Amino acid sequence: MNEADVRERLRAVEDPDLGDDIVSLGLVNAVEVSEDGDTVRISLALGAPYSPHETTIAARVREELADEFAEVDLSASIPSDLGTEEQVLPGVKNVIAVASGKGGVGKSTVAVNLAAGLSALGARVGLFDADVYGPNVPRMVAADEAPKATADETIIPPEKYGVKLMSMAFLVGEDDPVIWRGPMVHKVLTQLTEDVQWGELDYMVLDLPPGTGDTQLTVLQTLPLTGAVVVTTPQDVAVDDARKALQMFGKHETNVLGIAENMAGFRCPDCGSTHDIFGTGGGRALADESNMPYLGGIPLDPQVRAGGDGGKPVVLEGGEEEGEENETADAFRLLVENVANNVGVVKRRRVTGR
Ligand SMILES: Nc1ncnc2c1ncn2[C@@H]1O[C@H](COP(=O)(O)OP(=O)(O)OP(=O)(O)O)[C@@H](O)[C@H]1O
Repeated sequence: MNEADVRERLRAVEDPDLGDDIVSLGLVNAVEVSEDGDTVRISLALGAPYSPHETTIAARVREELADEFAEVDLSASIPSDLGTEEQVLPGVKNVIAVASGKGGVGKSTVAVNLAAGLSALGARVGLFDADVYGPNVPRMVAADEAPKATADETIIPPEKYGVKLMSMAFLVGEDDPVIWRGPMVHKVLTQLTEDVQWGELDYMVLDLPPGTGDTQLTVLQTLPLTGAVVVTTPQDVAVDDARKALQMFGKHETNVLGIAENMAGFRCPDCGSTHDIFGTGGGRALADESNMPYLGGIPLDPQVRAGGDGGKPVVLEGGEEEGEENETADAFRLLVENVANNVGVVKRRRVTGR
C-alpha cells in the first residue's frame, strides 16, 4: 500500500463533528510509508489531546490500516500561523477560559473540576487562577505547597491532582483585598504566564474573575485563548449576565466552547428527589438562543461544596475505577468531555475553514 492508497483508505474515517471524512476536510497532514512497507507514519491535524472525539478519529485511522501495516505511527499537530518566538505560551496547546457574568455561580468550581477532569483523562494540565479579586483555587484544591523560585527567577508551579497550579493567591494572600487596575493586571498576568515554568501542557484552564470589566478584557488581550466556557445558574439574573459575557467574547472574536449550567436542581440527600431551587433550563435556553453548544448541567449538591472546601474535586469521585455511582461526578465528567470535544472542533475548524 503506497501513500496515495493510504489516503484513499482514510476517506472511510468520518469526523464526528464536522460532517465529512478526514481526507476531504484536509485533516491528514502527511503520510509516509517505510521502504519495507511495514510501517506507516501519519500526521493528523488534531488539536485536543485526549478528547473523546479525537481519540475516536485516531482509533478509526488505526483500525482502517491495521490489516495493511505492522505498525501505524500517529502524531498530531495543528499548523500555527505564528513562529515559536511570537507565541505567548509556546508550550501550551490550548488555553480555556472559564468565565461568568455574575459572581458566585460556581465558576471556580467548574474551572477546578475541568482541570482535574482533563488531567484524569490523561492530559497534561495547568490551572491558572486569574481571578485577581477573589483567588480561591489554592484553597479549593488544598494546595499545601507554595511555588518555588529558581536561580534564574522563574517560578515552578506546585502540582495537585496532576495539575500545575498558579494563582494570584500565592502572591498576595487569599484574604488581602486587591484593587488593581488594567495595566497592573496586565503586568502581573504577563509575569504569571511568562515567568512560570509551565512546561508542555495540553490544556491550561484559566479561572477568570466574574463579570465583563477591565480585567477580563486585559486577559482576552494578553493571552491566546482557544475558547471560553461560560458558567451560569438557571436564574434569570445569572443568565442575563452570562449573555453579557457572551457578547464580550463575541466582540473580541473569542470562541465560546459552550455554556454550563451550575446548580441545576438540588439533589436532596434525605428524600432522594430533585428540587429546582434556582429554576431550571436557563443555561440550555441561553445556549439555544445564542446558537452556542450546551455543555451540561451540574446539580446543586453538598458534595460539590465539600469537595471545594476539602480539596478533592468531585470529578475525581466515583466512576469506573472506584466502582461507585456518583451522578454529580458523572455530570462533571460529561462536561469535561464536551469541553475537550469542542476544543477539538475549534482547532480542526481552523485547519478546514469549515
Ligand atoms: N453545584 C454546586 N453544588 C453545591 N455547591 C456549589 C456548587 N457549585 C459551587 N458551589 C459552592 O458555591 C460557592 C461559590 O462557588 P465558586 O467559588 O466556584 O463560585 P465563583 O463563581 O467562582 O465565585 P466568584 O464570583 O467568587 O469567583 C463555593 O462555596 C462552592 O463550593
